[in-house]
Amino acid sequence: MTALEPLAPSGCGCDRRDTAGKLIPIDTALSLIADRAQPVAETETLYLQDARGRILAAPVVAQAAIPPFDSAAMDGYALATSALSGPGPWTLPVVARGPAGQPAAALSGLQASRIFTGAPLPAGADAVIMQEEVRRHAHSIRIAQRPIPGQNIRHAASEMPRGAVMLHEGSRLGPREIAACASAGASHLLLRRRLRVSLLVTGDELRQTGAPRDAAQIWDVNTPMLRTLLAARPEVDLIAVETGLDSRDGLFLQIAELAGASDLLITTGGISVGEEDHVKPAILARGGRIAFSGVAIKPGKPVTYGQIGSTHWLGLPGNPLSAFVTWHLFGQALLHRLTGNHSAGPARRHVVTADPVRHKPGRCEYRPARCIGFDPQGREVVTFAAETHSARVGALHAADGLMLIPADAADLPPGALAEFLPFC
Ligand SMILES: Nc1nc2c(c(=O)[nH]1)N[C@H]1C(S)=C(S)[C@@H](COP(=O)(O)OP(=O)(O)OC[C@H]3O[C@@H](n4cnc5c(N)ncnc54)[C@H](O)[C@@H]3O)O[C@H]1N2
Ligand code: MOO
Repeated sequence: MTALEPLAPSGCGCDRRDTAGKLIPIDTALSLIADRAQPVAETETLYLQDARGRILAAPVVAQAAIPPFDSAAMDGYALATSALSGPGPWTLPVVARGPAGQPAAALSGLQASRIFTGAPLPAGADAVIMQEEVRRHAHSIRIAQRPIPGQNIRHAASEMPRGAVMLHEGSRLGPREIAACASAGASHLLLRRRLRVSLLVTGDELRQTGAPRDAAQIWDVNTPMLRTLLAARPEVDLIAVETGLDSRDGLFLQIAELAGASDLLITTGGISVGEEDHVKPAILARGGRIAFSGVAIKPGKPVTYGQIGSTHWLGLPGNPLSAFVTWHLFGQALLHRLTGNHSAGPARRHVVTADPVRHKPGRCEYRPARCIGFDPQGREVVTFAAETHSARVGALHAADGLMLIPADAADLPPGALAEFLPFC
């Protein structure tokens, strides 16, 4: 680790060295979440078409073999290769016609059946010859090349036998998983019930956009931002969105009410060290237990996690970029645990920096970054702001993900390799 002189302070002034020692590493914080958060036990059964974005509480198994019968993979003619004796060409009478969705009449000996893609293979046939490869006469076909047994046939159970597991418990049902369920013949799915989540955004200085604002007041960014992030998750039932004033007693009552109704309470603001930061005292007064408070991360250092009875509480910092980043790192991890979601999130990947990185060793930094192309080796290149400002989200929309600057990294030149966590 390189010791550097302090650089110019960033937007929130949170880079003070004397605080770094109390902070825990990100991985420790994630382990504490993983240890304490268990999936909600209750389940519900929904129709496949209503299950988008939900989490499977039981595996989905194939109701029948996939595919269920031998069928044609091409439009053409079904025949028995064993009936083609001697050298070709061969002429075969076309004795039947088999469209998809209809049972096929059996063939015997030197006979062919007109067949269409997806139609059942007639008994007695073992190959399908594409129509482009035959000469069709009125009631017969002439073929010059001997077809190979099994040619252009989709064999029954070639993808999966009946009863095989198509999707495991814990899968999140996106379009590809829904497609898999449909091909397994699943009409009803056993799902984890939706997670009841409440959002409490604190700060006397906040006003909703559209409302009158005094000189010392600012627009509330966290409410619309987090509401949108949560509303995009079908596994979440956002049961309450409230704003709270900076008073311990007021917050105590709000927290008591929201925690009583929720599996997860998310707060923003009021968790730092000033005497105006009332969220932690209110949580503790309500009998809450704090698992961690303060992570060696920038932005988002004061992020806090604990429990109030059986309700989980995630305290995000007030600064909007800090709230966004900590939601991505800790909120999503918590949501995964509580909903029993075992699906892998967006995979981290390596990218190359387009710009120099200024970084003071001490805390891991997650800096919004945008993919701008590829270098001559085909590696993805990202650009980013010179500094992270916790209060600024104006440029966040242009980012594709968060670039990780490791805690012990000093300044890095352009062209350095960095980890990148895409938003989706
Ligand atoms: N003496 C210290 N002061 C601070 C420290 C510290 O270690 N020692 N940490 C700083 C860091 S880092 C952060 S991050 C903030 C976090 O503080 P809180 O989580 O208690 O948040 P607030 O004080 O309530 O607000 C911080 C900042 O963000 C603005 N804010 C709050 N909510 C919203 C919202 N919904 N929309 C838009 N902006 C919001 C608020 O006005 C403040 O400017 O603490 C530092 N202080
Ligand atoms: O303002 Mo701070 O950077 O920890 O989120």
